[in-house]
Amino acid sequence: MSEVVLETRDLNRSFGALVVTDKVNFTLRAGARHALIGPNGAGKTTFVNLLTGKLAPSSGQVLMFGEDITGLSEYQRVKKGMARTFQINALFMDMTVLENVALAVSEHQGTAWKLFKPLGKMDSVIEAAYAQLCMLGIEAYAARAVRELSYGLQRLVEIAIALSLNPRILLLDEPAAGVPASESGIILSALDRLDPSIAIMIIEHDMALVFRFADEITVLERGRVVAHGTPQEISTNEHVRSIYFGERQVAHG
Ligand SMILES: Nc1ncnc2c1ncn2[C@@H]1O[C@H](COP(=O)(O)OP(=O)(O)OP(=O)(O)O)[C@@H](O)[C@H]1O
Repeated sequence: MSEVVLETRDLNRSFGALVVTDKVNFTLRAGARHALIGPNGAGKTTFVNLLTGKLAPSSGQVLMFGEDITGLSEYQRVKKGMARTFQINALFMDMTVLENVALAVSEHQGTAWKLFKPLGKMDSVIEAAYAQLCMLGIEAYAARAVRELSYGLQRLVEIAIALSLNPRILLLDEPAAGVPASESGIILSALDRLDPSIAIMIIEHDMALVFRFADEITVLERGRVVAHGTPQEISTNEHVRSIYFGERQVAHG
């Protein structure tokens, strides 16, 4: 089995009396394509926030490459190779796609101030940013303002920005949220192109995308891991089926 790159041990988080993360033991391996699913309010985003250091746990540990990182800041975790995207679109809409990614590259390299120099002096940054666009297959949009892009393509620019941090672990929070069905194929084919050595955990409500992308699925319900297994195992798990059946009844009820 491949190396464990990210792990939680009995991770707990409460907000007042509400337990949102309940003794979660989770393992992400090098090169994984792992999906975290569960009904609304199950605690998925909270769990990602605990992994990235945006939130501190009430108790328990987070380990990265076997090292206890529970006390490290978000920034320190990024430096160690963890990157994430958010549910919320946070791009500079009037800048071009390439400029958005180049800014992230130069921030990561600690050379953001050099952006005030002529672009010719920034060849390595521009090249690195362009390489990320090529990796995702969106280089044709490099010179377009982000505002002009479809929402699905904007989500890919966010992924390019996360990739510019050269992560070994990539956490994607609902990359297809808000993306019309006609565009979800763009997201999937971009995800398929990602470096297979990067460990990826995706939170996603679109089950077609989850089952197409993931080879391992963890199911959260009320902050607890209630199932874990291959897509085949999860799709035939009675409890998981009941959670989703229940959720649909509520959603339509
Ligand atoms: N800062 C906070 N203070 C109090 N309660 C919170 C806070 N953040 C999250 N919660 C609560 O924790 C629970 C889990 O929320 P979370 O956003 O992690 O779930 P989720 O599975 O990501 O949901 P969704 O699929 O709807 O995004 C919810 O009941 C939410 O109201």
